Amino acid sequence: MEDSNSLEKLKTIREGSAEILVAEHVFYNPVQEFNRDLSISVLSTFSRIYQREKAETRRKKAKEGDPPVEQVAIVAGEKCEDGLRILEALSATGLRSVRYANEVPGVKEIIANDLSKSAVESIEKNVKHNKLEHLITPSFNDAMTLMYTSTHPDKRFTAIDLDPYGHPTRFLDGAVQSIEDGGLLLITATDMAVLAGNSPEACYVKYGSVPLKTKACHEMALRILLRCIETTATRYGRYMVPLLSISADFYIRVFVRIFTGQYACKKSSSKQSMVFQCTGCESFTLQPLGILKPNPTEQNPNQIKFGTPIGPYVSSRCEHCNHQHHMGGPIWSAPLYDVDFLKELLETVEMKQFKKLTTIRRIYGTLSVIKEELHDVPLYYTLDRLCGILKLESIPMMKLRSALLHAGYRVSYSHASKTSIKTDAPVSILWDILRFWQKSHPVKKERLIEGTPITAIFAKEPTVEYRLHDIHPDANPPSRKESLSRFPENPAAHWGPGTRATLMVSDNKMMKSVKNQNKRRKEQDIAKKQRQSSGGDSPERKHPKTDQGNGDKETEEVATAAAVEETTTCE
Ligand SMILES: C[S@@+](CC[C@H](N)C(=O)[O-])C[C@H]1O[C@@H](n2cnc3c(N)ncnc32)[C@H](O)[C@@H]1O
Ligand SMILES: [Zn+2]
Repeated sequence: MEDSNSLEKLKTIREGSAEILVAEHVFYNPVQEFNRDLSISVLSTFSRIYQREKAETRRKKAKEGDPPVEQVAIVAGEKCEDGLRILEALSATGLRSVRYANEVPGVKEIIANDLSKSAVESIEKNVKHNKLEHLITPSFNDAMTLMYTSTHPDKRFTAIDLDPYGHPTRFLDGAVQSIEDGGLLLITATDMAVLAGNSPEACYVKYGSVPLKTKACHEMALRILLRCIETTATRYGRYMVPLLSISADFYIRVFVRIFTGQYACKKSSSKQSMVFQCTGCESFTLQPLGILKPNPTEQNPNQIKFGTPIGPYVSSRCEHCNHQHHMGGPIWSAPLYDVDFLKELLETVEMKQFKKLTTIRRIYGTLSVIKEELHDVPLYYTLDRLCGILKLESIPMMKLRSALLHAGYRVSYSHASKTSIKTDAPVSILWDILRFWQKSHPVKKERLIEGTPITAIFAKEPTVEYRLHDIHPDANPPSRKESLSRFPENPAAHWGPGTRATLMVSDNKMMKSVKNQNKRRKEQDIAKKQRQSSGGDSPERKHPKTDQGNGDKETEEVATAAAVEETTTCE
């Protein structure tokens, strides 16, 4: 795959349609290929929708008397005068821009920007090398300055890609002002440790929300980022519609449209919630910041009134285990996806030209799980954690899902965790099902210590007999039946977000990283065998932990992100 060009100290890397030359000091992370492949799929779908919406506007204008403008076919790699103006604000090698230019149909222009001189030299080389001067303009500027000088409606972009080191929040203010009405923001955050609750104070400083240490931390991270984008936009009379929100590996990535509309902005507080989480049994409760009440009038039967919720929605002690609550948030509590967009995106990735993407199996699997997710149910529990809290022998997922479905509730996985249980059943039903399971799989008597959640929860009898053993036809969702690639596989070498210092392509560093990673893997295998022979696996740790070590301790960020990931990788 990679030849080195020692004279210029450049490496040649091929990814998708692009062949790029990477200098020693310019950032390139091969692990992010999934991110780039997915972004190409999303942009291609968005481009089709954008063209359709333009055609509709033209049709309306033609009805009003303006002459119709002829519609032209859109072809990837060719300039489309009526197409997308894309800003890749933090471009590094220009790889993403080169791939967007080659692989996304309907592009008018791409501005590939970076603040680093060597990065811009690299972008210029790569644009020439890929013969894309007609589509890509390299730009040497601070992303913020560039966006602030592009806020005039004539200068705005149709799509802005923000793929920073760590958190993207400092770029959001410029992005929401320099995006066209209906334009698309593609935003990555890699500071997962912060978003997932390792330092709530740091998360509040960056994102304006307090995270909770929860098994649903990856979805909570998405919702914190989305809420931050929304509140940045509403300051300018604009609001956000999420098309797709993904938690993958060590990062999150959201694709949102930004629209202008004062009235829609007023609904914003009703799409955000505080989250109460019990410090004992981890049951959570969401409380919205605003509520919408129907207020029909003769002139407008659909009129609504904006109200303030009466709370708190929880008592000072948890109703299930009598412990106190932590309060986190606010988070975005409206859907993470747009159902119509998701449907169209799935059609896109089934097209012939998308089958060539290296990560297409994973894209298709992830999108299929997302399609099955309960979009109106924020956050989730995990099976291993629920059983861990009650020190119970693990209940098989299909049995738990069947019990919920037979009892009349809906249930799905979340793409963010293999053991997730997203359900519209109140958590009291989950505890009740586990009480019923406990009857045939009793907890050891010595576990029932006074004052613990186990004792409080098992103090009650199950209210009904749940149909655990009668597997419901919908218990096994199609994505699982078809054995799609639903969740990320075990991390590869030099897995992690990388930083300025660590992911400048350097063979020595990578080789050392791989060597150390292999060494650690061997050590972990030996330790695992020893644990197994002494029967030491706890019920919560039934499955082996995946090795997310990054070898030579490349960055603190990688290590902490791995620590966060570890909390959700045990099945
Ligand atoms: C994570 S890398 C981008 C990787 C790239 N999007 C890709 O897919 O390969 C972040 C880049 O942002 C650039 N950068 C950091 N701060 C910036 C700023 N204020 N304005 C423009 N570029 C900036 C860095 O020089 C670096 O090249
Ligand atoms: Zn509790």
